[in-house]
Amino acid sequence: MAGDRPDNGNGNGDAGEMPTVAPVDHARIAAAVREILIAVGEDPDRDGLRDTPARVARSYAELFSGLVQRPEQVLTTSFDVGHSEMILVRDIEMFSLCEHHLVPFHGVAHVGYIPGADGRVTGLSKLARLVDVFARRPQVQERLTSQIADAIEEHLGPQGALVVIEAEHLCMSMRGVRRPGARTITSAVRGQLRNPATRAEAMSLVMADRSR
Ligand SMILES: Nc1nc2c(ncn2[C@@H]2O[C@H](COP(=O)(O)OP(=O)(O)OP(=O)(O)O)[C@@H](O)[C@H]2O)c(=O)[nH]1
Ligand SMILES: [Zn+2]
Repeated sequence: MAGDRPDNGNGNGDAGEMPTVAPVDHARIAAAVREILIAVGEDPDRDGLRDTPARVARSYAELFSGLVQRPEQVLTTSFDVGHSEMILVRDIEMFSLCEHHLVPFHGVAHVGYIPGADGRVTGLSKLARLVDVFARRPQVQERLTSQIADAIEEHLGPQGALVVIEAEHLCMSMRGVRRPGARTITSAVRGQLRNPATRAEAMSLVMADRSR
Protein backbone atom coordinates (compact mmCIF):
# COMPACT_ATOMS: atom_id res chain seq x y z
CA MET A 1 0.00 0.00 0.00
CA ALA A 2 2.74 2.41 -1.02
CA GLY A 3 0.06 4.99 -1.83
CA ASP A 4 -0.96 5.08 1.84
CA ARG A 5 2.56 5.80 2.98
CA PRO A 6 3.10 9.13 4.65
CA ASP A 7 4.79 11.74 2.49
CA ASN A 8 8.58 11.69 2.70
CA GLY A 9 8.45 14.84 4.80
CA ASN A 10 10.50 17.07 2.55
CA GLY A 11 7.44 18.23 0.69
CA ASN A 12 8.76 17.70 -2.81
CA GLY A 13 9.04 13.92 -3.13
CA ASP A 14 12.17 14.19 -5.28
CA ALA A 15 15.72 13.06 -4.66
CA GLY A 16 16.37 16.19 -2.58
CA GLU A 17 17.09 16.42 1.12
CA MET A 18 16.48 13.20 2.98
CA PRO A 19 13.99 13.18 5.86
CA THR A 20 15.55 12.12 9.17
CA VAL A 21 12.25 11.16 10.79
CA ALA A 22 9.19 9.44 9.39
CA PRO A 23 5.90 11.37 9.60
CA VAL A 24 4.36 8.65 11.78
CA ASP A 25 0.97 9.04 13.47
CA HIS A 26 2.29 10.07 16.90
CA ALA A 27 -1.13 10.09 18.62
CA ARG A 28 -1.92 6.61 17.39
CA ILE A 29 1.42 5.16 18.50
CA ALA A 30 1.12 6.85 21.87
CA ALA A 31 -2.41 5.47 22.39
CA ALA A 32 -1.22 1.97 21.46
CA VAL A 33 1.77 2.15 23.82
CA ARG A 34 -0.48 3.32 26.64
CA GLU A 35 -2.68 0.26 25.98
CA ILE A 36 0.35 -2.04 26.05
CA LEU A 37 1.46 -0.61 29.39
CA ILE A 38 -2.01 -1.24 30.82
CA ALA A 39 -2.08 -4.74 29.28
CA VAL A 40 1.18 -5.74 30.98
CA GLY A 41 -0.16 -4.55 34.33
CA GLU A 42 1.68 -1.23 34.54
CA ASP A 43 0.24 2.12 35.56
CA PRO A 44 0.76 4.41 32.55
CA ASP A 45 0.00 7.45 34.74
CA ARG A 46 2.81 6.89 37.22
CA ASP A 47 5.59 9.42 37.15
CA GLY A 48 8.19 7.50 35.17
CA LEU A 49 5.75 6.30 32.52
CA ARG A 50 3.61 9.38 31.98
CA ASP A 51 5.63 10.63 29.01
CA THR A 52 6.59 7.20 27.70
CA PRO A 53 3.87 6.84 25.04
CA ALA A 54 4.86 10.15 23.42
CA ARG A 55 8.57 9.29 23.75
CA VAL A 56 8.06 5.95 22.03
CA ALA A 57 6.22 7.70 19.20
CA ARG A 58 9.14 10.11 18.70
CA SER A 59 11.57 7.23 18.92
CA TYR A 60 9.68 5.21 16.28
CA ALA A 61 9.65 8.21 13.95
CA GLU A 62 13.45 8.03 14.04
CA LEU A 63 13.86 4.24 14.12
CA PHE A 64 11.54 3.84 11.13
CA SER A 65 12.79 6.83 9.17
CA GLY A 66 14.02 4.50 6.44
CA LEU A 67 10.40 3.92 5.42
CA VAL A 68 10.34 7.38 3.86
CA GLN A 69 13.89 7.43 2.51
CA ARG A 70 14.96 6.26 -0.89
CA PRO A 71 18.39 4.95 -1.89
CA GLU A 72 18.72 7.48 -4.71
CA GLN A 73 18.56 10.23 -2.07
CA VAL A 74 21.89 9.05 -0.63
CA LEU A 75 23.65 7.75 -3.71
CA THR A 76 23.76 11.20 -5.26
CA THR A 77 27.44 12.05 -5.01
CA SER A 78 29.76 10.43 -7.51
CA PHE A 79 33.36 11.12 -8.43
CA ASP A 80 35.25 10.31 -11.56
CA VAL A 81 38.37 8.75 -10.05
CA GLY A 82 38.95 6.21 -12.78
CA HIS A 83 39.03 3.35 -10.28
CA SER A 84 37.54 0.18 -11.64
CA GLU A 85 38.49 -2.33 -8.98
CA MET A 86 37.00 -3.38 -5.68
CA ILE A 87 36.05 -0.76 -3.08
CA LEU A 88 34.98 -2.17 0.28
CA VAL A 89 33.79 -0.37 3.40
CA ARG A 90 34.01 -2.81 6.23
CA ASP A 91 32.55 -2.89 9.74
CA ILE A 92 29.75 -0.38 9.23
CA GLU A 93 27.89 -0.45 12.54
CA MET A 94 24.20 -1.05 11.95
CA PHE A 95 21.03 -1.23 14.04
CA SER A 96 17.69 -2.49 12.83
CA LEU A 97 14.43 -3.83 14.25
CA CYS A 98 13.33 -7.37 13.58
CA GLU A 99 9.90 -7.31 12.00
CA HIS A 100 8.74 -10.35 13.96
CA HIS A 101 9.23 -9.01 17.49
CA LEU A 102 10.12 -5.34 16.97
CA VAL A 103 13.27 -5.75 19.04
CA PRO A 104 16.69 -4.77 17.74
CA PHE A 105 19.17 -6.73 15.77
CA HIS A 106 22.56 -5.11 15.50
CA GLY A 107 26.01 -5.76 14.17
CA VAL A 108 28.12 -4.77 11.22
CA ALA A 109 27.65 -4.51 7.49
CA HIS A 110 30.43 -4.85 4.94
CA VAL A 111 29.58 -3.19 1.65
CA GLY A 112 31.70 -3.46 -1.47
CA TYR A 113 31.42 -2.89 -5.18
CA ILE A 114 33.43 -2.83 -8.36
CA PRO A 115 32.65 0.45 -10.16
CA GLY A 116 31.29 0.48 -13.68
CA ALA A 117 33.65 0.70 -16.65
CA ASP A 118 33.53 4.54 -16.45
CA GLY A 119 35.36 4.34 -13.10
CA ARG A 120 32.87 6.61 -11.29
CA VAL A 121 32.60 5.96 -7.57
CA THR A 122 30.27 7.20 -4.86
CA GLY A 123 31.30 8.81 -1.57
CA LEU A 124 32.34 6.25 1.05
CA SER A 125 29.94 7.63 3.67
CA LYS A 126 27.08 7.11 1.24
CA LEU A 127 27.48 3.35 1.62
CA ALA A 128 26.94 3.68 5.38
CA ARG A 129 23.96 5.97 4.77
CA LEU A 130 22.55 3.40 2.35
CA VAL A 131 22.71 0.74 5.09
CA ASP A 132 20.64 3.03 7.35
CA VAL A 133 18.00 3.65 4.66
CA PHE A 134 17.13 -0.04 4.72
CA ALA A 135 18.00 -0.80 8.36
CA ARG A 136 15.60 1.82 9.77
CA ARG A 137 12.56 -0.20 8.86
CA PRO A 138 10.91 -3.32 10.29
CA GLN A 139 13.28 -5.87 8.77
CA VAL A 140 14.62 -9.36 8.42
CA GLN A 141 18.35 -9.63 7.92
CA GLU A 142 18.11 -11.44 4.60
CA ARG A 143 15.96 -8.72 3.01
CA LEU A 144 18.14 -5.95 4.47
CA THR A 145 21.19 -7.57 2.86
CA SER A 146 19.66 -8.01 -0.57
CA GLN A 147 18.01 -4.56 -0.63
CA ILE A 148 21.39 -2.89 -0.08
CA ALA A 149 22.97 -4.98 -2.86
CA ASP A 150 20.04 -4.28 -5.22
CA ALA A 151 20.21 -0.53 -4.58
CA ILE A 152 23.94 -0.45 -5.36
CA GLU A 153 23.34 -2.40 -8.53
CA GLU A 154 20.46 -0.19 -9.62
CA HIS A 155 21.85 3.24 -8.73
CA LEU A 156 25.64 2.91 -9.16
CA GLY A 157 25.67 0.68 -12.22
CA PRO A 158 28.68 -1.24 -10.90
CA GLN A 159 30.33 -4.29 -12.42
CA GLY A 160 29.63 -6.11 -9.18
CA ALA A 161 28.40 -5.65 -5.61
CA LEU A 162 28.83 -7.54 -2.36
CA VAL A 163 27.05 -7.06 0.97
CA VAL A 164 27.76 -9.11 4.09
CA ILE A 165 25.94 -8.51 7.36
CA GLU A 166 26.86 -10.06 10.70
CA ALA A 167 24.30 -9.42 13.43
CA GLU A 168 23.02 -10.50 16.79
CA HIS A 169 19.24 -10.66 17.09
CA LEU A 170 18.08 -9.63 20.54
CA CYS A 171 14.90 -11.67 19.99
CA MET A 172 17.23 -14.69 20.16
CA SER A 173 19.35 -13.30 23.01
CA MET A 174 17.08 -11.78 25.62
CA ARG A 175 13.96 -13.92 25.09
CA GLY A 176 12.74 -16.99 23.23
CA VAL A 177 15.59 -19.40 22.63
CA ARG A 178 17.95 -17.20 24.76
CA ARG A 179 21.23 -17.67 22.98
CA PRO A 180 23.20 -14.45 23.53
CA GLY A 181 26.23 -14.18 21.29
CA ALA A 182 24.84 -16.18 18.37
CA ARG A 183 25.61 -14.20 15.22
CA THR A 184 23.79 -14.52 11.92
CA ILE A 185 25.80 -13.91 8.75
CA THR A 186 24.06 -13.15 5.45
CA SER A 187 25.53 -12.21 2.10
CA ALA A 188 24.30 -10.95 -1.25
CA VAL A 189 26.42 -10.74 -4.38
CA ARG A 190 25.60 -9.21 -7.71
CA GLY A 191 27.26 -9.02 -11.14
CA GLN A 192 30.93 -9.99 -11.43
CA LEU A 193 31.14 -10.71 -7.74
CA ARG A 194 29.12 -13.83 -8.38
CA ASN A 195 32.24 -15.19 -10.04
CA PRO A 196 33.74 -17.62 -7.47
CA ALA A 197 37.30 -16.25 -7.69
CA THR A 198 36.24 -12.59 -7.40
CA ARG A 199 33.83 -13.43 -4.63
CA ALA A 200 36.51 -15.34 -2.72
CA GLU A 201 38.88 -12.36 -3.00
CA ALA A 202 36.17 -10.00 -1.71
CA MET A 203 35.31 -12.34 1.16
CA SER A 204 38.98 -12.57 2.13
CA LEU A 205 39.03 -8.75 2.41
CA VAL A 206 35.89 -8.88 4.56
CA MET A 207 37.35 -11.51 6.87
CA ALA A 208 40.97 -10.27 6.90
CA ASP A 209 42.56 -9.57 10.27
CA ARG A 210 39.32 -9.70 12.26
CA SER A 211 41.22 -9.47 15.54
CA ARG A 212 41.65 -5.70 15.21
N1 LIG B 1 15.12 -15.67 8.82
C1 LIG B 1 15.03 -14.75 9.77
N2 LIG B 1 14.40 -15.04 10.91
C2 LIG B 1 14.37 -14.09 11.86
C3 LIG B 1 14.93 -12.83 11.73
N3 LIG B 1 14.72 -12.13 12.88
C4 LIG B 1 14.03 -12.96 13.69
N4 LIG B 1 13.81 -14.14 13.09
C5 LIG B 1 13.13 -15.36 13.54
O1 LIG B 1 11.75 -15.27 13.30
C6 LIG B 1 11.18 -16.40 13.90
C7 LIG B 1 9.76 -16.13 14.32
O2 LIG B 1 9.27 -17.38 14.75
P1 LIG B 1 7.83 -17.62 15.38
O3 LIG B 1 7.73 -19.05 15.77
O4 LIG B 1 6.79 -17.05 14.45
O5 LIG B 1 7.85 -16.66 16.65
P2 LIG B 1 8.28 -16.99 18.15
O6 LIG B 1 7.31 -17.95 18.75
O7 LIG B 1 8.42 -15.69 18.87
O8 LIG B 1 9.68 -17.71 17.95
P3 LIG B 1 10.93 -17.82 18.95
O9 LIG B 1 11.80 -16.62 18.68
O10 LIG B 1 11.61 -19.11 18.54
O11 LIG B 1 10.41 -17.83 20.36
C8 LIG B 1 12.13 -16.79 15.02
O12 LIG B 1 12.71 -18.03 14.70
C9 LIG B 1 13.19 -15.69 14.98
O13 LIG B 1 14.49 -16.14 15.37
C10 LIG B 1 15.59 -12.55 10.51
O14 LIG B 1 16.13 -11.46 10.29
N5 LIG B 1 15.63 -13.54 9.57
ZN1 LIG C 1 12.77 -11.16 16.23
